[in-house]
Amino acid sequence: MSLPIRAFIRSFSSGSIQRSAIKNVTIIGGGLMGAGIAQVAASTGHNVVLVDQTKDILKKSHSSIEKSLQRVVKKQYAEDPKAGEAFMAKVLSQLCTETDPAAAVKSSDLVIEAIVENLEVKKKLFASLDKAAPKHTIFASNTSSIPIKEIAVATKRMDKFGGLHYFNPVPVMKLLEVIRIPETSDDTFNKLLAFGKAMGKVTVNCKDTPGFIVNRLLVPYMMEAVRMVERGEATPQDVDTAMKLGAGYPMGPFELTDYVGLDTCKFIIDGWHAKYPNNPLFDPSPLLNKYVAEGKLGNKVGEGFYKAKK
Ligand SMILES: CCCCCCCC(=O)CC(=O)SCCNC(=O)CCNC(=O)[C@H](O)C(C)(C)COP(=O)(O)OP(=O)(O)OC[C@H]1O[C@@H](n2cnc3c(N)ncnc32)[C@H](O)[C@@H]1OP(=O)(O)O
Ligand SMILES: NC(=O)C1=CN([C@@H]2O[C@H](COP(=O)(O)OP(=O)(O)OC[C@H]3O[C@@H](n4cnc5c(N)ncnc54)[C@H](O)[C@@H]3O)[C@@H](O)[C@H]2O)C=CC1
Repeated sequence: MSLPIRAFIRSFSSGSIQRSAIKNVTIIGGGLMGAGIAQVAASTGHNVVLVDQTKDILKKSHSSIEKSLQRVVKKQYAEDPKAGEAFMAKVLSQLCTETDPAAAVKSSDLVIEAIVENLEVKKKLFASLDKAAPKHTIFASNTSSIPIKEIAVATKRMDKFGGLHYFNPVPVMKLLEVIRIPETSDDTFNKLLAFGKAMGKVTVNCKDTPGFIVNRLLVPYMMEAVRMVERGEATPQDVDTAMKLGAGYPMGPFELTDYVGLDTCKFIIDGWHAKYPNNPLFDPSPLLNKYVAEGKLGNKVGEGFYKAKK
């Protein structure tokens, strides 16, 4: 059952959110998604280790988690700021950071990978985690577009492998796609579903098909918006206004591309184009490529199709 964010935090504080067998969670990648996943996992009573490549990156992840938590707490505890402070301190005490993935998975029940959208990099990571993690540890990838099985083959625990695909911003978006490959055991899949529910998410079961459910529809839509601008048919501003006011979307496709990250969008579309070269829905975009080459990666760097609001 879906919960608005306030009710969700309240239900966690009062202990009414469903518990799962998974208590210790390692999240690899402390960017946009990893930081959000870490925040919500810690907010729902899990012990979280967040891993990234350097201490500096992890400092930024920690500060973005604190900012997001402050937003949540400010509203949830408007009438009881002391309780809000206590909640925030408890959440932060359940979250630690680490730069060594092997050390971070030593007592982990579940590893969620949220690193760069690149198959070879993800496989290399999982192959090394497979050697370092205990036998019972479940592995999951938050990939947007790479088949889960292509990543899982890097390990010898395909029965304990699945996909957990979160949505940005993780503290707000209620959906979690839970993906199984043919090798995923029922026990693993049920544990992943229960974990998603314990995080307060509404889960949908997905097969390991390109883009699962949401991105199979969202990616062609966003790319067609970019192509519309390339053809000179409309400006990004007009497309965004049209889709917000005419279709009721909270963000237009260009605002959303900036929010997701243009580099991530490019990784996705390039990957699908290489795999399905004859599908025009997955054609790469010269405009997107140009922005990425110029370093305009979206809100995370301050500029994409738009300049980010301060
Ligand atoms: C071409 C390739 C494409 C590939 C795509 C791949 C990506 C993926 O694999 C999958 C994805 O994630 S796709 C992206 C999915 N996300 C969306 O569609 C977000 C759309 N935007 C929104 O929902 C709202 O603008 C949003 C919720 C973001 C902001 O809402 P508002 O505009 O109304 O702004 P606010 O009033 O500031 O926020 C509303 C409530 O949410 C709280 N909030 C927002 N951001 C937060 C954050 N980061 N942390 C904590 N709380 C946050 C905000 O405080 C407010 O709360 P309430 O006052 O209680 O409602
Ligand atoms: N941006 C979005 O809206 C969404 C992205 N995703 C997926 O989540 C994953 C991460 O995406 P974002 O968080 O947006 O990317 P991001 O670029 O914000 O963060 C990626 C992080 O991973 C770290 N990293 C890279 N290689 C690493 C390694 N070997 N070990 C440890 N850390 C490493 C980077 O330093 C960076 O901090 C991708 O697979 C993406 O497709 C899924 C849902 C939504």
